[in-house]
Amino acid sequence: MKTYNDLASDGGSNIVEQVVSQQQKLRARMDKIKHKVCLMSGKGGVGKSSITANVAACLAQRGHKVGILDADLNGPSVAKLLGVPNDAKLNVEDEGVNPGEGALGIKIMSMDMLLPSADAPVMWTEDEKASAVWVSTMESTALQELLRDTIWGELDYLLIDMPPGSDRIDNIRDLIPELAGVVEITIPSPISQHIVSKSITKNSKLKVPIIGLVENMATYVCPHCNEEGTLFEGQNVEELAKTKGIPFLGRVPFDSRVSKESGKNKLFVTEYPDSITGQALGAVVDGIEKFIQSK
Ligand SMILES: Nc1ncnc2c1ncn2[C@@H]1O[C@H](COP(=O)(O)OP(=O)(O)OP(=O)(O)O)[C@@H](O)[C@H]1O
Repeated sequence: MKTYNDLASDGGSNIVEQVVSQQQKLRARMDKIKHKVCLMSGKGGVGKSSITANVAACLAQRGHKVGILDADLNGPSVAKLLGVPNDAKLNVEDEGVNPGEGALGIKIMSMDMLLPSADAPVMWTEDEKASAVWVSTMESTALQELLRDTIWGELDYLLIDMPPGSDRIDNIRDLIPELAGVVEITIPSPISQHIVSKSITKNSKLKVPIIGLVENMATYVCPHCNEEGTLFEGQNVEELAKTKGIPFLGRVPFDSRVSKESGKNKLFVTEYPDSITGQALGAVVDGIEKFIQSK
């Protein structure tokens, strides 16, 4: 197959130079970031963004420089979770766009910060006849631009909060071939495990390293007496990790304060690090760091 470089002439649009220059820019940006980690799940609503925000805060508290790319382009929430308002003034320079700064100095780039108002949806086009293929191409391009044009600077970790589903990982793998790995998240319910199992299989087929599986909302913890009870009936998630031959990163209980504590200066893990759920989140971060150090 021919590449752009093989084309004898491109009609004077300098497309070859443009593509090469954009690839070099992305590489230069990514080379300054030591570890890139995706947090994903085939299933929606299992706590990807909440876990991403709290893992980021925990890493930052351990002295790491951390950034988050909100790759959930159509349902962005991580900026809000870390206290970056949707009207945060993004400083644009020749070199690119400065990311927002959230709790604990975590750098954030999210579609939410590019929308005209807090309740504005992401609309890729006003053309109601636009094909799904075209919209998907727009999304891929936007993802590339958010990665490439954000002035991330030197980071220890870039966490990528993925959208529900398993399709965007193909994009990320092309853009960041040096990806350290993915953290898969499920809740105990059989339907969630069924879908996440497919996501794990896909990543294995694509040879995307899997850091491990997190069981979120594993139990319910009473904030008053710390008693743990069942929240979702389902099979043992640790068993799923074993069957798939991937590490199990732990069980994170449901704690109603997780949704309450988010904002510019506080997150659940910073406020309640010693709670059962806080310690479980810390253990997930231990697992991620152990995986990274073993590479
Ligand atoms: N361990 C937990 N304890 C209590 N609440 C939680 C926990 N994890 C997530 N939640 C809550 O569950 C809801 C869904 O979480 P979140 O938005 O993080 O999921 P998501 O997987 O990112 O969703 P989406 O698929 O829409 O991107 C939120 O209200 C969040 O506060």
